[in-house]
Amino acid sequence: MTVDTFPAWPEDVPTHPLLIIDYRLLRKKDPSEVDRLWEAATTLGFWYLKNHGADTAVAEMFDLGAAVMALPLEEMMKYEQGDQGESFGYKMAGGDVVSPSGELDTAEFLNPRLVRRKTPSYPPPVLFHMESVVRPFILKSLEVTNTTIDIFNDKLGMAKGRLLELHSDAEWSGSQARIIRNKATNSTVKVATGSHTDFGSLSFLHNKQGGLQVLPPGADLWQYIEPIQDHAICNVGDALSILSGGLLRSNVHRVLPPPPTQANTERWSLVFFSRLGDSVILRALAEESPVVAEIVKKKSSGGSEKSHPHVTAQEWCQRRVKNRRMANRQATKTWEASLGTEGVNLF
Ligand SMILES: O=C(O)CCC(=O)C(=O)O
Ligand SMILES: [Fe+2]
Repeated sequence: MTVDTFPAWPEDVPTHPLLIIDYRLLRKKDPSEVDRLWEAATTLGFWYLKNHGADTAVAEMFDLGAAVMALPLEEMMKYEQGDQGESFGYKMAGGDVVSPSGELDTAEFLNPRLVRRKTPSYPPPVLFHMESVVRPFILKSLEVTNTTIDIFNDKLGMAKGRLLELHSDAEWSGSQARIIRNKATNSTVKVATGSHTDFGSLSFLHNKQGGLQVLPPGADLWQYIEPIQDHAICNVGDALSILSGGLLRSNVHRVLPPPPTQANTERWSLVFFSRLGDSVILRALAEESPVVAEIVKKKSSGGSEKSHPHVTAQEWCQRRVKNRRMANRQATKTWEASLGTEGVNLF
């Protein structure tokens, strides 16, 4: 069963409130909305976004997801992502681990981007709807994420348009859409997608059912994010966190099955991940931002190795994807190697 209307939210589950940011005001660079965005992005790093204008494109992507995932598994496996850190194409449920002890995930992913994979390409419904469905969703998502990133650029006091240059489509990047299905289950506690931080710059997420949880800084209890109709959930990823010297927060999160009032429903979600150009080096941009320079100076110990990974955005994403793959698992070693900025005090 898919869920078309928003199911009731249980009263007795721990739920984390988020600021609601109005995208119409962000587009106008409304000063007080820009300040509220900055507050959200530098505290938990998650916020709701309303009036983003992507609703039709989102609904069409969900329909496409349903058409693709109705194909037999062996058909979808022809488009599998592989185990080398590539994340375009299909990933079956159970392809990743969710914990150091190697429990398996339950999430199926179909990750398209506009540029075709060489071989194998994408399942026929995706190719057929690439221009009419995938492209409008990606272009709309890019407009939203680029507008937001440009606001961060100005808040960091960087040269006009500099952060967007690092996200330029003049080079390849890991930016991509992800359609996610978790089959219906009686369990409300079995981890579907393990604890992680997002790899890239900004995630633009569309949830119908709950299940997404965050572990806020200093908390020891995971808390749900309640989906709200027509409100996207946005969050900062590791790349922007590292570039900003840890000022922008990439918070750890995970996915459980839908909570009790929504149990036993097939869970669908959709994300657009905005990521840096493949060759951009991950390091704090102290020479380009007086705000970051100040942070680096204050904590002159310089942070840990993880705060200055000095690897490219492409290497960062590939390492993280590859080391969550069940096929590559080596006891807890690969889990450790899959981590991002979790628990790291960047400076
Ligand atoms: O399905 C969700 O709600 C979140 C998925 C997620 O965190 C991810 O794909 O990175
Ligand atoms: Fe995520």
